Amino acid sequence: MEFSFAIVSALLLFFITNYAWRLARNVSAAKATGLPFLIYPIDPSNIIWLLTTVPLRPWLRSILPTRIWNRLTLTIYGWDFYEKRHPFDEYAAPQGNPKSFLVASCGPLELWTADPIVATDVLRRTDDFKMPPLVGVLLGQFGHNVLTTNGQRWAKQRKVVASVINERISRTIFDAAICQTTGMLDELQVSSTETEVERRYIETTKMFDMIKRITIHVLSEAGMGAKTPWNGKDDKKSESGFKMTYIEACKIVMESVTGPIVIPTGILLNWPSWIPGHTFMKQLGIAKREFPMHTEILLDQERQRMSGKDAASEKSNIMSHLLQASDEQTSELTSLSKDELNGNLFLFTAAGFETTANTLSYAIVLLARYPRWQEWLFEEVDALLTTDASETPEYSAVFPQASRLMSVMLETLRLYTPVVHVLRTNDTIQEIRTSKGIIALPANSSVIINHIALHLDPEVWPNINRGSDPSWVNSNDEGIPDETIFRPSRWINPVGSPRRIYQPPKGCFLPWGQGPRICPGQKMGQVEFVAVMLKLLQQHRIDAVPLTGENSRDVEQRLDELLRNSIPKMTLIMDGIYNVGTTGGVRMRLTRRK
Ligand code: HEM
Repeated sequence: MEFSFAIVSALLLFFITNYAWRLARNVSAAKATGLPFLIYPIDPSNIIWLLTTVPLRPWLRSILPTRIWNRLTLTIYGWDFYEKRHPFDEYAAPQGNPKSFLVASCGPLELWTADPIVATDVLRRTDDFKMPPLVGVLLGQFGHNVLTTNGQRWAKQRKVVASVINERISRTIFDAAICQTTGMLDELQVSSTETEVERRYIETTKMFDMIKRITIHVLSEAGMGAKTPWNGKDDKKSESGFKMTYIEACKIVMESVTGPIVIPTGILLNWPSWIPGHTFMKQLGIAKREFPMHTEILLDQERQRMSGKDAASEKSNIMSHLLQASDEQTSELTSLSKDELNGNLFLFTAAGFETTANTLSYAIVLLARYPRWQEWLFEEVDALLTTDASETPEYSAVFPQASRLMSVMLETLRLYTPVVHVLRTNDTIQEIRTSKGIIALPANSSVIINHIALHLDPEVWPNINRGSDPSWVNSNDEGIPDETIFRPSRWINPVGSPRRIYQPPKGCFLPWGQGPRICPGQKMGQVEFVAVMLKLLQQHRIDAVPLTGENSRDVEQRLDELLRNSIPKMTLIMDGIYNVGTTGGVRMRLTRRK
């Protein structure tokens, strides 16, 4: 008994001393940088801290005194979305640098920054500031890929990946997105009630789930050549030997990349029925087992096509280009291995799925909240397309002209960027350029580039392109800082400018990151966004349906709350808009406008 007590006491003493030593070391390192810093006697990167504090956030906020909560919140994952610029103004500015501060805790030293000069310097130096290992654990499940690697291995893959995304892929994305959105509208039309037909509107709670479905179908077609019609008949039957279709496996796997995907397949398949979540875990197990098998079949089909008589046919998907690009290289140093090929095929869908779906969903909610911007968009949509639904828009004629639709995407990404921050780590001590001079960051620190704070910088964003505003802008927003308002016209430069769309200063607008690792799917996401919105607005306006007893002001407040209560998971997501079967969803109305 005494012996066990001694062991427990010794272990406890060891942990406390170790934590105290790490804290003291970080505080001294933070002081040496000359940057503002905050001290925390805990380790915010500890997995137990992460898993317990995130769900407890609302409760902790409600019980803790504001002064304590305002400090503690900075240790809870996702604070950047809720706190916006507050910590920079409240803690960093009084210490002499309003753009960056350090968190000196018992974990790694963290540099939180909304300084465009730091962002640009760090994101440019891919060898000095690396992608952290956790990304590999979550997104490297089906093979190494461009997001999970660093150094030479990343450079090789990046070169291949960049070479396969071209204008032909953009056209495929555009056509697929138009086709899928048409399918969605047709389905809604067919399922509408008699009253709805009479009143020329359709109501649904499934709109955001349908947006997700569009995204996964488009990515599967553009990525893997797995063309899936909207009505999903092909979705339903799985090939012999499989329990799920490719799309079903894809959906489940993609929705699990935030965590459960790390659980080994064998454990998932044998998940005990008495533990909550049994059905989902089993499904995930099947999806995880079958997803690479489907990929293998699609790859074989593509290889056969490439060596067969229809090899020269105009088939444009990322898989065919990746195979081609790999085959053209003879050296291992330049071509992709089998593991890398599979890893990147998975990544293209994973990286493009929620990011694009969420951007579309936020834009729809914002347009329903601020309907006058729809009127502004209709002017452009009607100039680009007739209201004849059977007309098929042409990518090269429509996309370059769709500057207002693009400005809605950019403004949505400025306020509700799916990737709220990017994280890099440094193995060795590194000098960094900041707006207040050069600092030396100790080895094994984390640099977190805070997109939310950058996108609200009052030195950058207020009152840009006021001349492009429709006449009604500003009538309701007096006293609210312009940078916090949804005002898409800030992106439209005056007629006659060399660029139609406003180009923010370097390091200030980072929804797609920046530097050598900038998102290679940027154009794909833009093309898909424009195509889906164009088709949705071609004949319809979008509103949120009032709940019983709600007036229009109540609806606005409900939508504000929906936006405010977003949750930063792997991407930023509105709570309760997807999976309507379990959440109830948000009822939206599409009204024929002509
Ligand atoms: C609105 C849509 C999108 C947003 C907001 C977005 C955002 C981002 C961001 C912020 C990064 C940089 C991450 C970092 O530096 O740590 C990134 C990287 C990446 N994205 Fe996207 N993305 C979008 C769409 C797509 C699509 C459609 C694809 C599919 C082709 C894609 C594929 C990738 C890949 C492969 C990387 C890793 C690049 C590298 O590390 O070299 N993304 N994305």
